[in-house]
Amino acid sequence: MTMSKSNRTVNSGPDSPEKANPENADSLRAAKCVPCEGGVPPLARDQANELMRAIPEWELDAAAKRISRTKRCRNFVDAVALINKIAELAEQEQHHPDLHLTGYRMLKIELTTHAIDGLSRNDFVVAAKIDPLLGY
Ligand SMILES: C[C@H](O)[C@H](O)[C@H]1CNC2=NC(N)=NC(=O)C2=N1
Repeated sequence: MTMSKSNRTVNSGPDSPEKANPENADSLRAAKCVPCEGGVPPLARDQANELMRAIPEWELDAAAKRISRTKRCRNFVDAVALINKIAELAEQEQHHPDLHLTGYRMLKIELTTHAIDGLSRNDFVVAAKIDPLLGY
């Protein structure tokens, strides 16, 4: 059976400490966001890079504080419909992306955890759940 890139388990090698706790797109999609009001450290760059392997369509910014994905929609109405689907998901998860619709159909989705000025697992959970709405 072939495995899609996003379904591969996230490990860096036989001695990786992540081996015991592999994370992939399915495990992120099975998770629920945990309320975050600060008081916890943001993910370190290495931890963020490890989780990025589960959501290969997304980009990590240079400061390792945000992840983003851009989708060119068919037209303006489709872009607004997609925003509404993402809004519904964000409300269910109580974790909300920044959404930028420019050039009438280019939607940029950005995730960060405002409460900690950086990334948390919540950002990756929401990103993994957004992907199917975009046709991956
Ligand atoms: C308690 C609850 O988790 C917070 O108020 C949430 C709401 N949605 C949020 N969304 C994002 N992206 N970052 C946050 O820090 C955040 N805080």
